[in-house]
Amino acid sequence: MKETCYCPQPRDVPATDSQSLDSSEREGEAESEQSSLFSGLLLLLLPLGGDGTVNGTAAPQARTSSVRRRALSFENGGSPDVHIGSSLLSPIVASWRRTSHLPPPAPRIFHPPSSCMSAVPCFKCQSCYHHHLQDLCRKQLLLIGENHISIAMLPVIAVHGGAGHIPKERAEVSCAGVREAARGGYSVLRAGGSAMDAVVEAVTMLENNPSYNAGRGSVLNVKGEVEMDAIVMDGRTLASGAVSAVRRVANPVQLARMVMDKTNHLCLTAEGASQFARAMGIPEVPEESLITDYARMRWKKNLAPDANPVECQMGKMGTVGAVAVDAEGNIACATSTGGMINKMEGRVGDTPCIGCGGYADNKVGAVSPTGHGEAIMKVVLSRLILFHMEQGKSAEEASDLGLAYMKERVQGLGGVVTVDPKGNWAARFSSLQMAWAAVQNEQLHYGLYIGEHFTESACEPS
Ligand SMILES: NC(=O)C[C@H](N)C(=O)O
Repeated sequence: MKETCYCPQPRDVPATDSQSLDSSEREGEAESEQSSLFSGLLLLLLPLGGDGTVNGTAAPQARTSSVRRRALSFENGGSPDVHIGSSLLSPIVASWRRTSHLPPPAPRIFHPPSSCMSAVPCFKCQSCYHHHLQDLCRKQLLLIGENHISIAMLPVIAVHGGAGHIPKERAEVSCAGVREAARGGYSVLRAGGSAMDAVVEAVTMLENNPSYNAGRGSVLNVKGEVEMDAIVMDGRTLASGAVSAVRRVANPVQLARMVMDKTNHLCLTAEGASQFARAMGIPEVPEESLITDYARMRWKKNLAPDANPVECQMGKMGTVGAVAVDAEGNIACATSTGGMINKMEGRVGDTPCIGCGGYADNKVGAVSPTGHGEAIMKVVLSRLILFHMEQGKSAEEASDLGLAYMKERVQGLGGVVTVDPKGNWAARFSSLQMAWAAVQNEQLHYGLYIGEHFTESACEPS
């Protein structure tokens, strides 16, 4: 599949950049050149966190891919014109040009849609000189005169493809799918889409991918049928929508969103959910189209009298989910699953239950979990993690605390992706593996095993 790329061409010297501008931008640049008083070149030594970490997780420097020099500009000479060139190990060089006493114009994205850099107004104080710049995952606040420049953490998306033990032969596809979905969701965010649009896009991509236990690829119930659960939640309004034990829809996450958008209810189940899908014009798909040979093989295997479906599931789970914060600071989550292998007909797991299979609140953050649904429900895992964040824990600490509690209290294993309103994110799991990926500041992060964290440019299709 062709991936959208927002990479700019490398831009080393701002003054020579005019060839890459469109005509209106060239005019603006020319005016700006005429009226400008170049007030100095400021060298900023910006350490990448004293401990060399990114998001609190050890960054695999060796695997970090090429870093581009990037530039960002504003619409006329009265606004700051900031150029950043950086690498993970080298200092940031920023040239700062202020050319008039006029109030600053609204910042805009420079070079859309080809720029990897963007600027958004300060979301605390829309009228001040603060501008949030996107670059590699740096959180430092740069102070330049009375102008504050902070490195934006938004937008961000993190996705998972299920916690468990992924067999070697499936590891590569599992990782590729979450990377692609994270990029897909991030493209929505980069184009100005909402966090809700982004998580639904990412989860839809994973539902359409037969490598996961959601949509096509769902595990089968004891009768060999597909019954799926999904949830979405909007952190701005706390609106939520879910479907449980729904059959013959390709994308339960989209149906869950319709429950949120078009009904006064939070969850529709089984035949009622199917009727609602029909009323909404969602085409019914043949059940066979959702069933893979792999799912059928595992179903048959677990019909054996000595089989242990829960243990088997712990071996190869593949529920999918996503959390995101958009450029406006709105947060959303989405989760979708086929449930547990050989579950009883009508079994409803954690996924469609608010607070268990997901929760999003602009004031705290969002979580999308995966794991043994009954265990997740017993500890209300998503809300438990957000509770820890309300108590001052970071996304990562809170995720670890929630997962550790679930393991200790009810012997449940699982994993989560978590974000906070500032864009700090975590992908944590107590199972052996969890395929996860996140995109922030044009960097794609991903991993599968505990402690694994690779980084590459989000603009480079893998
Ligand atoms: N794979 C999973 O994460 C299973 C899902 N949590 C459920 O119990 O329905």
